[in-house]
Amino acid sequence: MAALGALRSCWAPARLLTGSAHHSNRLVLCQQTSIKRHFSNNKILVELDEATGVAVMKMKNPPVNSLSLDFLTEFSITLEKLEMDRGCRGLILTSASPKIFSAGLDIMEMCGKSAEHYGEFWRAVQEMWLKLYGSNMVTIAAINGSSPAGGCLMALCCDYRIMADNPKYAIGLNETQLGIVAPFWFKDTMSNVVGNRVTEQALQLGQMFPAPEALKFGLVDQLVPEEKVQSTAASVMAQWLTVPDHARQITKSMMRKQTTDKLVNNREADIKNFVSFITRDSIQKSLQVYMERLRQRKQ
Ligand SMILES: CC/C=C\C/C=C\C/C=C\CCC/C=C/C(=O)SCCNC(=O)CCNC(=O)[C@H](O)C(C)(C)COP(=O)(O)OP(=O)(O)OC[C@H]1O[C@@H](n2cnc3c(N)ncnc32)[C@H](O)[C@@H]1OP(=O)(O)O
Repeated sequence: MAALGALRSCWAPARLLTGSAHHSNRLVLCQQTSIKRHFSNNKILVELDEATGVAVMKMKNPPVNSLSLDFLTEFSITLEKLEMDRGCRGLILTSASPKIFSAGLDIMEMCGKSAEHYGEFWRAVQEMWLKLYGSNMVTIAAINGSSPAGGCLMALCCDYRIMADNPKYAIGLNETQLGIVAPFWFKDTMSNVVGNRVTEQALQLGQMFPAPEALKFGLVDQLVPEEKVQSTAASVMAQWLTVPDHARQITKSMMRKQTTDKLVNNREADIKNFVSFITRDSIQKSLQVYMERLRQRKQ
């Protein structure tokens, strides 16, 4: 690829930009093969390669990359910055720590908190989805580990999914296993990728699919050995970037707008619905039991 061939070896200034206001901007000199700008914060590592126009975004929220309110806020700020950056045309989303892509929404954010907190949290989940699903960039998920529920949603938001070929890694919308319900926009995102029938069954059963199973019905597009996930993502990205941006973006928007509009036009009602659902005693109990099971499994 011409774009990939444009690597330069030089001493170049790399600007370090950060995802939140409390970090300071820094200018560093480093030896590198191409100019790379960093948009990192303490939860997300982001490196934008100016030669290729591709940003690699690595989630780094130990131990399991759960999507906490803080994480989601940083995620949306970072995505917004990349979206506004004319030099950035593609985004590869992955995990900084192999084995877990993301454990999904942080269950602790949905347990024992106030209604105000639940509302704020859900707005941040909506924001992440609207930004990632509605992104103008080419988005590729490099799924280097397990990816339940909200983690699966993030991957499904991307244009293409490459997963590590390891049957120990599973992906799916498992909400019903926790006694909760995937909202309509989670359901629509999956249905747009794999179809209504498969989604209906997978969602009712809260199924998690080992990587080889996920490939069979198109929940992921490609399996590669673990050590090749990043490099494959880079070469698939290079192919996608050969298509003129404006034509690809209009097409993507045409395919997704109906789905995003459904939430955009119902955001407040969706938040209200979530808060009234999650504050039920029975739902709180289900989440506590699930967390307890997770802890016991560990022991
Ligand atoms: C009328 C109604 C109509 C419509 C509905 C209305 C509204 C919608 C309502 C609700 C919608 C909510 C949608 C929810 C989406 C979600 O994403 S829920 C989260 C689902 N996630 C999971 O089920 C994942 C659970 N975790 C795991 O399976 C495993 O942890 C793992 C495979 C990710 C990793 O396994 P291990 O490497 O073995 O790690 P451990 O299990 O030991 O975990 C380490 C540590 O992390 C804690 N943890 C794990 N996952 C989470 C999480 N998601 N959130 C918070 N914390 C998590 C785990 O408990 C361990 O903690 P410690 O014991 O070390 O303290």
